[in-house]
Amino acid sequence: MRFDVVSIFPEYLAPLDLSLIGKARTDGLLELNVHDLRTYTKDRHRTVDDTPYGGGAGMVMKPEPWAQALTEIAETSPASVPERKPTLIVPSPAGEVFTQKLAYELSEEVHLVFACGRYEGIDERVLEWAGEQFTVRAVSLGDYVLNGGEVAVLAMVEAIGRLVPGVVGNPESLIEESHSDGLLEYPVYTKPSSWREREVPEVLLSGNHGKIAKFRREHQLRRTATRRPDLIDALDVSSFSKTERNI
Ligand SMILES: COc1ccc2nc(C(=O)O)sc2c1
Repeated sequence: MRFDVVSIFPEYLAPLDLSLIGKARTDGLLELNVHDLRTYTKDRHRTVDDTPYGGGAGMVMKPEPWAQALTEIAETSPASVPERKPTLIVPSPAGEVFTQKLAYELSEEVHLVFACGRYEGIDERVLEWAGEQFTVRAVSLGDYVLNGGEVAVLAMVEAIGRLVPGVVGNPESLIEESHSDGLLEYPVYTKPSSWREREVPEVLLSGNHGKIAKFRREHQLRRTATRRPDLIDALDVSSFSKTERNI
């Protein structure tokens, strides 16, 4: 999978050189190109923003540098073929909320392009114009506001990239993590079995895989019901045992 990110702060994306995503890039499983939006300006001051029509606080990102940057990326896209377009993701507080389900959906794409807004956002006409060359999606990390799109892109590239086959060493670790089955993950423990007078739950030392699986499932349900009752409402409980329904 290829990622392209356009930002006025390209150095913000440096953490994607590290760890799993960095290794996947070295191994050729992922490609990541970071572009400085100011490269696509034409004036001496490399201007990327201006005052908002209609008044109001702050500045708005000018449309033309974005059009220049996105056109160059689309022209080299492996997804720019008949019947297919690359996906342009615009992080925005006004976007659909990013979820593990969306991460899985996007991990199937060949080419994802991220446009990192700053100031009060990007001129809306860019998103309309980009629809000719891209499938455009405004996406938010959640119900809070950042100062720009870069932090959201770091989170999304990691969440999506790790789902690409081969990036995570043991694909089984993707199966039992939070949100993979609609539930939060169970609590985990390691040595020592006794730590500051706190013991690891005895069942986890029993070697009884059936009982261990039951313990873990019950704790997933209990944790989800306590911390994210909204996820419980979205579950298909018809597959739950009588005991599980009463947790
Ligand atoms: C101007 O660009 C922004 C500003 C805030 C913001 N907040 C996001 C979020 O996902 O919370 S994405 C994003 C982009």
